Amino acid sequence: MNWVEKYRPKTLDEVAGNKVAKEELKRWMEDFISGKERKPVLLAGPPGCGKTTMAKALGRDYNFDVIELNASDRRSAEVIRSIVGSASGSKSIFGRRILIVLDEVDGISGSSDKGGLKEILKIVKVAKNPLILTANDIYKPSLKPLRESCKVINLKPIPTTVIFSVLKKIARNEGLDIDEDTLRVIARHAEGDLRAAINDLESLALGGSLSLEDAKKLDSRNVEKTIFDTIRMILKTTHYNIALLALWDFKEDLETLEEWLAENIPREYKKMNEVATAYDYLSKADLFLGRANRRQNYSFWRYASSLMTAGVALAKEEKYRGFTPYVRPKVFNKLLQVKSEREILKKILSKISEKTHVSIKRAREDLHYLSTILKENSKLGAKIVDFYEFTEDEVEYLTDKDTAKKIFKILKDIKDKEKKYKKVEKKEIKVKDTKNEKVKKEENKKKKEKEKDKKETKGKQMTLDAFFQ
Ligand SMILES: Nc1ncnc2c1ncn2[C@@H]1O[C@H](COP(=O)(O)OP(=O)(O)OP(=O)(O)O)[C@@H](O)[C@H]1O
Repeated sequence: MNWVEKYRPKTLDEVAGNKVAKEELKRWMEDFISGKERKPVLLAGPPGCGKTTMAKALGRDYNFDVIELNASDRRSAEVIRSIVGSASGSKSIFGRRILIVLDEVDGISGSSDKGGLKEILKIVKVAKNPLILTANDIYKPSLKPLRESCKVINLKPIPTTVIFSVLKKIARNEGLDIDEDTLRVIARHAEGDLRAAINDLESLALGGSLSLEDAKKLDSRNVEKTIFDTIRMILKTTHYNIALLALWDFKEDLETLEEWLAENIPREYKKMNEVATAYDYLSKADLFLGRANRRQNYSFWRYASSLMTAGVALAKEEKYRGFTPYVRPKVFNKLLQVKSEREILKKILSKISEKTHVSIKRAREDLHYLSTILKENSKLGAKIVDFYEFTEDEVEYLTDKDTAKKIFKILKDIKDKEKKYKKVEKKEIKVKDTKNEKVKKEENKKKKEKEKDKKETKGKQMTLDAFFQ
């Protein structure tokens, strides 16, 4: 289970922050139970501050069965109507009362479609069950009637200090080796979105990078909305408008987005029919992209982008909550690999050409001989590798991983032996040198003594006795 779900508070007391709003919610529930209150609640607040969590925790605290529905799902209105209008007094099969939580009402269109805003409004007005609606932005003009029919409770973004203490608890519980400064950076970066903070902590832990530097890298995501944010927005939402918004401030081209979505749709969507529908929209988007480029008629881009964002987003029946580790499209990895392979080949050829004074073209022609020798005769191969000064990557390119390892092991043995031999040789030379020096010193000494004798005899008058001595 991902950490966002694992650490979702079960009771209202466990929900962090928004103390006043929590009290208001409790009062509303008690008034509803006692029959004093009839209006549904419209819980408004920024993403990840705990709107859905609070609504569910409230239900649990007061022993209600909670039914959570998504406002933009056309079937939700139907479900609510069947609950609200049922003869059983809207009790669940377990005999408990039902609290309905209708998520993200700001995502539904204002049209009079089945399940649209008007339909929801009708239900809100007659509902006898406690009903909690959630929204990020309740000040959209289309939501005015809904605002007027509900009791609005505003939630604030979670303060950084509160996010910090939640993260600290999670880190302790997960046994993470992370210091408080790093946790503070993650908390600050989340800007009041506790879900985002927990997700960030989990993704850093998954990547094994819990240093302050790694956490600081999160900040760079604020500078420019990354491709990850864009695909997250599309794959997580079930709202047409929010999905379209994903392209706002998007710096890459649509072809790039297409590759990223194609790679990540099955990572997010779990039902086969959803995956199939999402790919169907993506392929239609691809048709329009192709047409736009071929005919230079860029008005087709509009269709391509709508299919790619809203089409893919609405292909799922319900939102998948929690963290999904998105990945770079394999085709990009392949391109990177090809690029680095090309670089390696270039280096190999230039080394051969430099050492043997042949052209790059000629070096390329002879490459397969070289490759065969390296594969067939590792000892000779090691000498060749030494001569050309190839790196292990380059040898791996010419042969394979195992052969490259083998050749480099032989080469290391040769080098070690050479080093040893050189050391012995140096020692021998040193001994010889000291010997020679001793002999030289001895000779010098003798020479000096002789000269001294000569001088002494020269200055003196020689007697016959001395002469014959
Ligand atoms: N106030 C909070 N206290 C504790 N955990 C929270 C709180 N707010 C969010 N979380 C964590 O974030 C997760 C998501 O929260 P939730 O779905 O309630 O946010 P939301 O405000 O409804 O977001 P959205 O507007 O995107 O639907 C929870 O499962 C929980 O782990």
